Amino acid sequence: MTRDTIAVLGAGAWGAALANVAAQGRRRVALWAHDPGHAETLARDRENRRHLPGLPLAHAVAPTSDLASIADARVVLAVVPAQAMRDVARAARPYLADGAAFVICAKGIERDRRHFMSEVVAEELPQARPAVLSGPSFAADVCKGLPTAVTLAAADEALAQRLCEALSTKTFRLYRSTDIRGVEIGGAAKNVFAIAAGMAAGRRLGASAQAALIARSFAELTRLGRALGARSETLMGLSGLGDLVLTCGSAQSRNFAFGQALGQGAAVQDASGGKLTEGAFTARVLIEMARKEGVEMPIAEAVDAILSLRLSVDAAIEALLMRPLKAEI
Ligand SMILES: NC(=O)c1ccc[n+]([C@@H]2O[C@H](COP(=O)([O-])OP(=O)(O)OC[C@H]3O[C@@H](n4cnc5c(N)ncnc54)[C@H](O)[C@@H]3O)[C@@H](O)[C@H]2O)c1
Ligand SMILES: O=P(O)(O)OC[C@H](O)CO
Repeated sequence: MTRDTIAVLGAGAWGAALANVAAQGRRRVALWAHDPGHAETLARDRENRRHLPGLPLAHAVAPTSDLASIADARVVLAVVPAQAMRDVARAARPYLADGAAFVICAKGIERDRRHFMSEVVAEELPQARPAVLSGPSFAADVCKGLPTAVTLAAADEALAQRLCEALSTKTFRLYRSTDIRGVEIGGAAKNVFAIAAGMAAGRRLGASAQAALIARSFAELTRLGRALGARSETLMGLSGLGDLVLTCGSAQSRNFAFGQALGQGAAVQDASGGKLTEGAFTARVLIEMARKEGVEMPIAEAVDAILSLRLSVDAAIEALLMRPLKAEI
């Protein structure tokens, strides 16, 4: 499978970066954009100037807005925003080959139906073999060829191994897993916690508070993950702890930067600066899932309360600090 044809759905920062990865050693990688104008601009500029300025598309990457371009792909990388995954998967259904691997690269949970991305894909693409790719990885770092390691999970370990071989390069290293649910929970939840970490940075709470916030966020992730059947080693691995540490520790993260702007006083509707902040879509559904499982997630609850305008940043910090003292679990 290592030289199988690969297509990429979604031509934003991460789609362009993964298309460049897939282009190594391949003659053609279709990069599908839902907006024909965006596909034309990419084809003309050979660069995603909005999302990845200064980082050219590899020669083999072929931008297109024609979904039929995925028909010959044995591996399709789905790199659209989580809330768009159902529509894109449904539109891809007539074109996706039977048995093709459909690798979910979005990090989020469907808000309306409370479905994980793998559930969305199972419903919309019955002919696909779903997989999930997630872990600490900024698109710009990957495009620059900086060393990066992520997890790729598929229910069938042989498929996971073959996908790892197909997608790994010298600087982009994939570790296989069969814990799809564990990998997708980590990717979705870390975006919510990164908003909280950004707020703490924006309020200048100090490095000690940042570390405490990451550790307590990990405790919340672990509690929810276990309740939903995730494995401990997944939660402690690249797609769990690894991505949490990256995203909660860098203003390069859009979710962190969004939280930082909120912490500095920006209004919720202005704080993202027009950038995709998946955590803002995931916060509510994450806590709804947690409540259903009887799992306490005070940091995620605080993020949701702030985004829903029920609590100010300072009131949320105060409430978290005033929680009753308890055992460290
Ligand atoms: N950027 C990163 O470093 C990175 C890394 C790992 C994972 N991810 C994940 O990848 C996913 C995509 O993020 P991104 O960074 O590429 O975002 P982005 O904002 O750079 O690009 C998103 C792309 O999706 C397109 N899009 C928007 N609505 C759409 C729809 N309804 N149908 C089809 N396409 C649509 C946009 O036009 C845009 O090209 C997110 O879930 C994100 O969490 C991003
Ligand atoms: O910019 P963010 O916050 O969407 O994070 C990007 C990646 O998910 C980091 O692993």
